[in-house]
Amino acid sequence: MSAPTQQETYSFQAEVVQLLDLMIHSLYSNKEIFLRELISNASDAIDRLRFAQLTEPGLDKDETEEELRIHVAFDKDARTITITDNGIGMSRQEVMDNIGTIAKSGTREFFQALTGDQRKDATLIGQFGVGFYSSFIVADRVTLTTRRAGQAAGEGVRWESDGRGEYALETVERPQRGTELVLHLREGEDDLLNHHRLRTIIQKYSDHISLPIVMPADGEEAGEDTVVNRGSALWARPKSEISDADYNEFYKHVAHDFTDPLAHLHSKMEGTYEYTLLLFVPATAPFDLWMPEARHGVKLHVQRVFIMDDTGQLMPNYLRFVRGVIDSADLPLNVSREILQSSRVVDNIRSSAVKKVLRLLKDLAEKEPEKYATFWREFGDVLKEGVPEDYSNRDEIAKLLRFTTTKSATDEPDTSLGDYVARMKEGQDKIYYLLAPTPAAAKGSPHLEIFRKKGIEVLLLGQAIDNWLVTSLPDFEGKRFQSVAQGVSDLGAMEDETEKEAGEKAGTELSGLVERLKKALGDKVSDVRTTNRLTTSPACIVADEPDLEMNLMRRMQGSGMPSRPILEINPEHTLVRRLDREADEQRLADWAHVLYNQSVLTLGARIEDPAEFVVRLNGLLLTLAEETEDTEDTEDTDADAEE
Ligand SMILES: Nc1ncnc2c1ncn2[C@@H]1O[C@H](COP(=O)(O)OP(=O)(O)OP(=O)(O)O)[C@@H](O)[C@H]1O
Repeated sequence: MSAPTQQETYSFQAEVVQLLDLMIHSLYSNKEIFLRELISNASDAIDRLRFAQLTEPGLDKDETEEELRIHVAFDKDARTITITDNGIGMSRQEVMDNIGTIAKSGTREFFQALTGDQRKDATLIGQFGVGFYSSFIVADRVTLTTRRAGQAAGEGVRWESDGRGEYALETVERPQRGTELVLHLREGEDDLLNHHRLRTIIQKYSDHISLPIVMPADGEEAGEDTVVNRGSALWARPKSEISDADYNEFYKHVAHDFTDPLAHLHSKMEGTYEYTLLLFVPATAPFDLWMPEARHGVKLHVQRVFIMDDTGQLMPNYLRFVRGVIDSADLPLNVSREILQSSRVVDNIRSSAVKKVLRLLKDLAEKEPEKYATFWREFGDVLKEGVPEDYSNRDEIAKLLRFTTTKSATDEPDTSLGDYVARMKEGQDKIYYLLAPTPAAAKGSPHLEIFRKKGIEVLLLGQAIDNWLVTSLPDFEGKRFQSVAQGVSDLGAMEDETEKEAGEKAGTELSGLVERLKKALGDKVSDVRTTNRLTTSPACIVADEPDLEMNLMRRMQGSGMPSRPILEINPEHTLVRRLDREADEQRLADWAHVLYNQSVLTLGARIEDPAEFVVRLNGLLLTLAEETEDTEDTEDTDADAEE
């Protein structure tokens, strides 16, 4: 047993001070949520104790008989509210690591995202999670006393702070395990020192907590405790008894979110395996969605006992945004991660849960398109990962994809593959797409010219994942995907005979020019050819047919070219016709490089030698200027002569 130590003072991490200040101001109008947050922490602590007791049966044995519960009391004279749990508690080190520090992924991004606008920031803070710190919304001093389960009574810890930058820490005697939090209320918060008020707040926000929340009987502090919530696991209750508000509050508890979810599914499965799913689709993406260590959001329970957070066994990576609970009746209570990885029960649950989530998204898309648009904005790029990742559900996922196309009114992805196929032109048998690093590069791309002219819709793909998406989705409803910037332009039945003949004729006519351009460009291109894909531009670059990798990632960073670029020229273009008549090989070479580099730029890629490009371009402009001057001089002379 260690003796009580002297009080030591520590500083909060700088971000905590900033967060506290922001939180107190932004969340004050919603101050009662402090109780929800603290009860949620207490409930998590009890869940963790239960699990620890499964793996360490001797843990705090003498207390295991005692009912696990959360206790909420107030003292009118002392002006305090006290929340006590008999959960796992914290060691001294855990207190230092958890309270007074923010050790979350996404912290930097969170602070960067703050705008100074109180309403917007309140939502961000909510998303980030306020947890313990919300106590300072109503309290100007907080005393936390705790003892970790399994540690001796003398290893209790007392933490105290006024939330202004420092906290005091000392080791104290604490016979009972778990955590007690005393909130010393700020001036003007006395309305909270009221049994009815606290009870109402608990019932509003924490009724779904599966543990009993008890309060001393009204009016007499020492009287008998009464349970003020329902105290049964929400997911185990019949659906008919659960309101939308109950679901929403439960979601906020499991997801540590502030905003209501977009949709939920609640389903009890009975058959070979027995399990319950209560899963939610959030309305906003968490900060760590794109971080390698991104949290998965489903909690595994076995017969209502919390076992562990999912690390990828229950939900695949591409559904990592789903939050909620899966409760199995078939797994052993002492199930380990290793058992989970090779469990038939888990495989079965996972596969049915994935199907149900995809079905939920499909329903949302069909019945509530506005909500689905929100979902897509927040999580669309994550869902796309499912196409290459989940072969067995690929077709279902493909139906959920949304794209911006040449027919979209805005840059918002509003078109499904089903919509695209339904709008296909007569004779069209492919789904055309263009990969471009930005919407502006996509819209201005020369590759779209013929498609615009013929009114054929093209998907505009601009995310890094899209490259991967179209190469792993060979077709949709039997229609193959075809890049508009790859291979020989082939509009199949949509091209009439006259156009085909004109194309062939142009190819023959310009074969000399094509050879001269090839020679001038050397190994910069793998080929030069005439095309019918252009209407207004003189030239463009396309990738060779087998060159599937038009590396969009690299083009987004301003580099990245097809590995075997082909220069295509527009036989109808005045510049091209003029070039065909160019006798000076040096000037032709300058034109060849200028056309080539222009085409590289319209791809959204970077040109190799910008200085040389500028010299060649200026040289050509100068020649043109001189030619114009000469013509003007001649005209002047002619005019003089006439006079
Ligand atoms: N009553 C408690 N008993 C034991 N540990 C606790 C308790 N309250 C908080 N903690 C510990 O402190 C950590 C930080 O708590 P805090 O409420 O700040 O954040 P959180 O619960 O992890 O997430 P969020 O901020 O999203 O609520 C918790 O993860 C937990 O480890």
